Amino acid sequence: MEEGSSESGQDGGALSAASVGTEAVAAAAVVRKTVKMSETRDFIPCASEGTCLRDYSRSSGSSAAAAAQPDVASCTGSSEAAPRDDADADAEIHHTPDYARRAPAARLRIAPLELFSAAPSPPAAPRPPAKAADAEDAADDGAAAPEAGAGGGAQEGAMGCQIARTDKGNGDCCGQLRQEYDSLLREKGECRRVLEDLMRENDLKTKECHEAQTSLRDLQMELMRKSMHVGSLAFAVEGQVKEKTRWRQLLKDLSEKFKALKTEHQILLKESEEYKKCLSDATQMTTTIHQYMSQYASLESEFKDLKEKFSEEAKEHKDLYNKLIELKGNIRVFCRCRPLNTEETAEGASMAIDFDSAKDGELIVRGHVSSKKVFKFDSVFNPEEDQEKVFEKTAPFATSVLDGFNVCIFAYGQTGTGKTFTMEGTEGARGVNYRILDELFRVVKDRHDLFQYEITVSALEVYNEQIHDLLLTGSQPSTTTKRLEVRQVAEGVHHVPGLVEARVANMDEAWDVLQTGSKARVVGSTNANEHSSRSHCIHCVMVKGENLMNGERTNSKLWLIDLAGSERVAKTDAQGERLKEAQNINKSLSALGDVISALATKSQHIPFRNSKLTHLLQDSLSGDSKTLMFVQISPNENDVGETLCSLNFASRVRGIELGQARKQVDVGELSRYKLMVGRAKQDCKSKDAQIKSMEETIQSLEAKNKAKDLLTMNLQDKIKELESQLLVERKIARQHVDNKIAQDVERKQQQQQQSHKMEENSTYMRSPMSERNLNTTMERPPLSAAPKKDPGMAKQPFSDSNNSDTYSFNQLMSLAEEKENANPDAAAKARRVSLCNGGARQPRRSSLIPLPRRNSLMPLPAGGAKTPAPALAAASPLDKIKEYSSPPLSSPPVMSNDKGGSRSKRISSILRRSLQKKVVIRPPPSGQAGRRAGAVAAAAAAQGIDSARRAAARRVPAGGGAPRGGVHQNRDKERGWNH
Ligand SMILES: Nc1ncnc2c1ncn2[C@@H]1O[C@H](COP(=O)(O)OP(=O)(O)OP(=O)(O)O)[C@@H](O)[C@H]1O
Repeated sequence: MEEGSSESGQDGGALSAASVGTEAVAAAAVVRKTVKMSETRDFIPCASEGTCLRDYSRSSGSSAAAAAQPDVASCTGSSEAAPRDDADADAEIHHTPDYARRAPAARLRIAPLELFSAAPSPPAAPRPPAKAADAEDAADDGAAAPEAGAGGGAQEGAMGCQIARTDKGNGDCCGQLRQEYDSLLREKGECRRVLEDLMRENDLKTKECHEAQTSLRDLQMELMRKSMHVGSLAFAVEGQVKEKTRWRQLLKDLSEKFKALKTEHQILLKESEEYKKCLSDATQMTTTIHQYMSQYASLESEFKDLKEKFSEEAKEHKDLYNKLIELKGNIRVFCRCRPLNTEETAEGASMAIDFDSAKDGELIVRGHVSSKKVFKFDSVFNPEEDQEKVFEKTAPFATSVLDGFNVCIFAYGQTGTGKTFTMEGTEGARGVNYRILDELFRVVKDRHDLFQYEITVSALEVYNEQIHDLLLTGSQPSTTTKRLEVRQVAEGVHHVPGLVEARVANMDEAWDVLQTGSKARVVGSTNANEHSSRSHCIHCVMVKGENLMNGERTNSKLWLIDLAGSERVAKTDAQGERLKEAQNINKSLSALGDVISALATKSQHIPFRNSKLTHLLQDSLSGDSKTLMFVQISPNENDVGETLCSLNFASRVRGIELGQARKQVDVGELSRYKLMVGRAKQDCKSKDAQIKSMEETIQSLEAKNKAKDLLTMNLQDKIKELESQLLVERKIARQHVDNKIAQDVERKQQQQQQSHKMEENSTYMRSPMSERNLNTTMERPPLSAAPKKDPGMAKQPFSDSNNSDTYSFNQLMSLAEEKENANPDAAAKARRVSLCNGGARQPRRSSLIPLPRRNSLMPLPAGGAKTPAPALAAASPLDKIKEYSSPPLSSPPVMSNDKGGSRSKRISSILRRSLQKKVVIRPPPSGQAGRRAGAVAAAAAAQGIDSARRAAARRVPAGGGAPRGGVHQNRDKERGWNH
């Protein structure tokens, strides 16, 4: 029905204009549709619509017209008559959107059509109830008719009812009926007219309706569009609202965040303040840190330098230590440990050796028991260290060989520990033999300008105590015919005569030869080693060198020995040939052990000849060689016993002091050098003797010098003593002399007075010349030579002036003697002598002046009687005095009187001493000169004592300042100053 109405709504033009009900239904359907639309949009006002809807639904009832009327009235009333709702309605209309306002208007336009279609019914109002009931039935039918869709169905129904009623009343009502029928016909005509009018009107209305419908449809469409638009807008609004809410939430969050940030900002501000404060501290700290950093850097560089220095020092120390060891002649021992092999690893064997301090040459054997044993060697190589590393420390031996030293390198150890690996190596990991030959030829190449070398190689083995030449073809033990023995070819030189020596020019040739030898060696499989060496393999590289600069020739040997491994026969389960081999190997190794023990204990007898091996190694083990031993060990804890044995043996070997290795100079050259050495030794001896005698001379001279110095010192002391004594004596003498002079003057005056009186009394007057003392006349020199002196001069007090040495000396002597003798006459005479005028003094002076003053400088001997010379010297002036004195003076009591003699001796001794002092004072440098002369003489002792003496003698006067005559020299000699 709804679809039908909608269809009719859509195709409104096709609908019958007469079918009001249909239209009404269609309108209702449209309204319903509109309502439906409005229902979907909750924002469209619904109050009036609800009413309209209710009205329309009612209008679809049986009395559609009657029912519709009040509804329409209510509709219209609601819009027109009800003043109460006007304002609301206006407001509603005013507020209601345009499309909503048009809808009721459309409904209102439909309402007259419905009214018209129901209009014929009201005239039947006065109908009886039955009729009314029928009418109701008819209305019901009529109500059903519109539903069936027939426009005139209601009218025909009504007519049918009337006919029925007519039939009911039949006859009596026939007239009435006719009337009624006529009236009805009229009515019908009228109705038809009305109907026609209505039809026309209806057409018009239909047209209007159509238009309205069209506009309604447009409106609906618009409404729909708008609705949709509104919907979309609402959706958009909704989205916006949601967005807004979200934004609000976001804003809220942001504001919260902002708040948090603000607080954080506050905190940060505070922190920044603090940081600002801290910044200055930090700056300070930074500078301090920088300072420390620079200090640290400098310290670090210093530390680095120190470290480098330390490492250099350590290296140097090590080198020096090595050199020391080398000088001491120890056998150097390197220890090498092989890695665990696959079998051992599979068995889960663990390492028994600790290599933590291997760099210091130490290794620790942990062993089965808890105790650890530490061994120290020259170098320790752990299992990880390769052949190159091992050779690094072996290389210097190559240079030693070329320098002319015998070198022996041998590998010792338990079977299967890597002796052959170390010595021979493999194709990819060359061993010591290859590398040392390579190094040898490299150095030969380097030295080709200065040295010329000739290198020969031989290879032998000691198998079951027999020496086999490995370079002989078919030299297998079974086929060998030639028995080789070790012979001593020269003192300390052992050799195997008959050994093939292949001369090689380069490394390849040498290696080929050695390989040939190694391949010919007896090798067998044992439990311990699949390729076990069953013999001691010995390669000998002989180097003949010539120094092209000085022609020195050397003849040295390099022994490269791979010993057979020691093995426990029980452990290896050797049998037959292998057992014999093992026994021989162990025997020779035990002989080696004996030799080592003997060497270690510095035994008188070293059992080198107990085995072929030790006999061959004799040169290497007895001091002429540089020897290096590789002790090979196994890391396996199951081999600890053997390892300890090997290590103990190696330790003993390391302890052997062989003495310094000797350069193997060629014998021819050696004799020449020996001769030269002999001569040099003789020269040395004679030189030594010379040096010894010179040393003795120097020693004796030094001793003499010392004695002289001592003597000089003693003399100086004595002189000082005498000086002080002399001073005292001089003072005393001066006092005494002054007293005497005063007494003499007095006495003289008295005598003169007495004689004057006597003369006056007894004799006649004399001339002035007669008053002169005869003595003075006698003393007077010839008149021509005697200058007249002022008489006042005689009265001059006694002076100790040097200018009047002779005078004062004589005067002093005479006065002293007078004083001693207490002889007034003599004293007077002496006074006269001393105080006489110049004419009287001159002759005496002439006699005394020639006496050199130095006469009195002669040292006084201890006993005056024993030394006549000083006595003479002392006596001579007195004799002279006597000689020139007048008779009363010629025999002075001084000389005759014993008592006076002793005194005069004393005085003279004092004087002499004083003069002696003068001597000392005058030439003070003479003693020093003597000493210097002594020193010079000592220095010149090597050239001869006499020349030194002459030099000293020459230098003494020069040192003294004034030249001295031979007398002085003699006196010096007498004093012992030049000795
Ligand atoms: N340092 C090492 N690095 C790697 N492998 C090693 C080392 N030392 C020894 N070996 C290996 O151990 C095995 C035994 O070594 P080698 O034959 O040299 O022992 P050996 O002491 O000579 O034995 P023998 O006394 O029985 O002749 C070899 O296979 C060898 O390659």
